[in-house]
Amino acid sequence: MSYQKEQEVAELAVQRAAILTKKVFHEKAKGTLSKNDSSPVTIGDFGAQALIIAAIKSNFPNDEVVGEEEASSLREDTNLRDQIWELVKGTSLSDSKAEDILGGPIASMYAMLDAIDAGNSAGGAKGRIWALDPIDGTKGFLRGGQYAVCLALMVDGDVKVGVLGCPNLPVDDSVALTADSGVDQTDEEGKGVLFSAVFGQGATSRPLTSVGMGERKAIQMKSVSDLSQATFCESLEAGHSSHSDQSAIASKLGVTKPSVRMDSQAKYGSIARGAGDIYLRLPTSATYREKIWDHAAGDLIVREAGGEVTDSLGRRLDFSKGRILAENKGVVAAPAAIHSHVLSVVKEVMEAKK
Ligand SMILES: Nc1ncnc2c1ncn2[C@@H]1O[C@H](COP(=O)(O)O)[C@@H](O)[C@H]1OP(=O)(O)O
Ligand SMILES: [Mg+2]
Ligand SMILES: [Mg+2]
Ligand SMILES: [Mg+2]
Repeated sequence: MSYQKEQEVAELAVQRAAILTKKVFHEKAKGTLSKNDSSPVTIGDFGAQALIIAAIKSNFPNDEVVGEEEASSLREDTNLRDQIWELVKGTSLSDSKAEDILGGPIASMYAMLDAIDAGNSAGGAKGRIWALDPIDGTKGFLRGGQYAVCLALMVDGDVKVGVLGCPNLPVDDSVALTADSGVDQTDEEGKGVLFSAVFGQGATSRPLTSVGMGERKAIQMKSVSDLSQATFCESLEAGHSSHSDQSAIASKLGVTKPSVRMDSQAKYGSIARGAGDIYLRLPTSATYREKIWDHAAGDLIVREAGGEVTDSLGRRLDFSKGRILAENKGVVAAPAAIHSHVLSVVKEVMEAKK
């Protein structure tokens, strides 16, 4: 399968949702709520989920969606609901043909709430299921840092299409990550990139604002001949991955540069285009299980750009186990040529802790 239509819809849907998230990013009041697990959610997360699911359902009505958010709190909080509806109503692609492909505007506020709730698939190993994180890195989004709009299509448990919209990364693939890439990205000049991949067809990037295939460029991971010069990325939030384990691994690998700390799957996109080299995510808790929407698009984009992605024990990420990566612990993403070396050092450091 070429998945051409799926890729087109996914790219345009992510692009449209990013118009909405950018509006919210520049507003002081982001309509933030705290979820049951005490993580934040904003009007941007809800609005982006509604727009993306509406576009998927308009094109592929029988497909299921595993989306991070759900609308129960909005059905009670009419003020917040109205704010989101205003945003969603006012967001469209400027190219009317592209907007038509997405099915045009959502019909009503109730249709918007239903679209958000249609992200309730249990996931699994059968059929066509989309994994959606409307804003990945909500904490980064609130801080003025990196975040990503993430969408992937899985067929029978395997990721076939992956799209990441990163409004605060440079458009230019050749801009290397620096220590401040993950912080204070409120200046929009030259920013906004869309990464995209289809299984077996390679990975690409293009400006998040352009419509169509014109400015699409193939991306590749950088080949790393000298680990001392490698750039490794990790979460900015110390609660999301173990900075101490990651620093022990990096120093054993001979990495000399300080890590680049940034929120969201922007890390996967950055290493896929060679702006960085390695992404390490070692667990901070024995019980946390990663969510499929936090990894599906990034996993495919990195693998299609010449990388390898496994967990800390060397197992491929298994997206067929439901809404979470039930059979995986942590993430190790690196160029294929050095992945097994990186993994052996990860295992050594983790063994030594026992
Ligand atoms: N204890 C944890 N370990 C790993 N990831 C976590 C943990 N708690 C939350 N997350 C998730 O990490 C993702 C962000 O990763 P990063 O740090 O790379 O930006 C978020 O989607 C967040 O989920 P949530 O949406 O529940 O906040
Ligand atoms: Mg996330
Ligand atoms: Mg999210
Ligand atoms: Mg969240």
